[in-house]
Amino acid sequence: MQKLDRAILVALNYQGNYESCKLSLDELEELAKAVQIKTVDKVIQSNDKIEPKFFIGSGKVLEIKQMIDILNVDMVIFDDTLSPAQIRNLEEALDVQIFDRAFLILQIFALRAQTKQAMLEVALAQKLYMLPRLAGMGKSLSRQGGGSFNAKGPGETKLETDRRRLNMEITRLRVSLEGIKKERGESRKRRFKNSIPVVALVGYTNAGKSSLMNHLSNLYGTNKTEVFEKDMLFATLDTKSKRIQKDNQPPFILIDTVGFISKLPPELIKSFESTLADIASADLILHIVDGKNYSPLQINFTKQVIKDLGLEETPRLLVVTKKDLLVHQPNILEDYLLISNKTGEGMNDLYQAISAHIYKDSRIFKLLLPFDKGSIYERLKSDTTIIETNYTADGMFVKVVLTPYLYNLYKPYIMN
Ligand SMILES: Nc1nc2c(ncn2[C@@H]2O[C@H](COP(=O)(O)OP(=O)(O)OP(=O)(O)O)[C@@H](O)[C@H]2O)c(=O)[nH]1
Ligand SMILES: [Mg+2]
Repeated sequence: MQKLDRAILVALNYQGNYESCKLSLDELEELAKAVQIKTVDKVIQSNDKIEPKFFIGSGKVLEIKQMIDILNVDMVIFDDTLSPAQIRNLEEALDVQIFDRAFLILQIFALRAQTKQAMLEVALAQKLYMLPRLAGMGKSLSRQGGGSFNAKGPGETKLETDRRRLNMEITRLRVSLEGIKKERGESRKRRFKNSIPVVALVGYTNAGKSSLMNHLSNLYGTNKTEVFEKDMLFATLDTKSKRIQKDNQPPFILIDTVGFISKLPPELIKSFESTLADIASADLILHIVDGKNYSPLQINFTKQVIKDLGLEETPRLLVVTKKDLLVHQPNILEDYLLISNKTGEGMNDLYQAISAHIYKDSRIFKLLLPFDKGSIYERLKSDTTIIETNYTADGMFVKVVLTPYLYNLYKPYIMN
């Protein structure tokens, strides 16, 4: 069996919130596990300021140095983003590889990326992350697959060449991504024109977004192929969309998106902009929360990202998953729907709530369908609720409820 790298995790409590530091370190341990790193100890230093040289205090650095020798440690991982100079100073003082949370997240994304777009986005994020750190990161670069970078810490000329090469790669990646974005932009526009309502699943990683997508599409989807769901961080990296339609109800498009995690590296948010832009087309956001493992911190973080994307006006429903695993009602201080993607509990209420949003701007219309348009009548029957049908010499008079989308679809037959 391959020997796992052994790490000490370090957090600085500079905002006087020890509990949240502790939770964040637990999350960091999960991130480390995802890239085959074993956590052997965790250290929290409480200090009211960030020390410029080492990020933590120099006394703490000495303490960690001793731990490294005793515990046979390969690397130290910080829960916050370090400056290039801090990485260099820490490497020198501790003589092991130094990483930060952003670096781990980038590594996981690189492992998980499947589609061409996700791979390019992650590669771009990694290069953007490395660029300002070229001078700082010596041995720590080797784990990034930067094998061709000088592991002993580059000299000036080497540094210049590396920097130029990195810049060229960044440009190349941006150009390739532009091409893909153009294609995707087209299909988004097409969808907009049809204006089928869009419902987006948004939330912290591992909350159960993909599972919900699978559950709903199994019940009401036209395409029942399952999306990938798994108990791991960042199972989903690409937006996937599915058409969902229950009989006699208007259809909508459900989209599954990449999960969030606090302190998401800004390089990643930037690179995933086009993926996240899919959320912008949503008429309704389902904010998914893991009922088994949630914290106000996580819930607020997702809200903040939604706000940062400029989408705080988009209607939103809070949906708490994993009801089947819960003994107590979750203690969340706002309205939410509780569901289980395993047993289907609460799914009906959720569907009703989604419908209510989609039906929000509906009105009753009278349609006249000529007798030779029997197929349209059949389609109408499956798209919405028919209130009344009258047969006359001119054709069928049908009274129905139409959403704006259906209104557009059946416009030629509308009488009022
Ligand atoms: N028992 C139970 N497990 C669930 C439920 N919903 C999701 N899970 C499990 O939780 C894990 C994560 O689910 P996913 O659907 O992959 O989570 P996600 O939100 O898509 O995660 P990312 O793609 O990483 O953002 C999987 O192991 C699911 O089987 C639920 O309602 N009950
Ligand atoms: Mg997922």
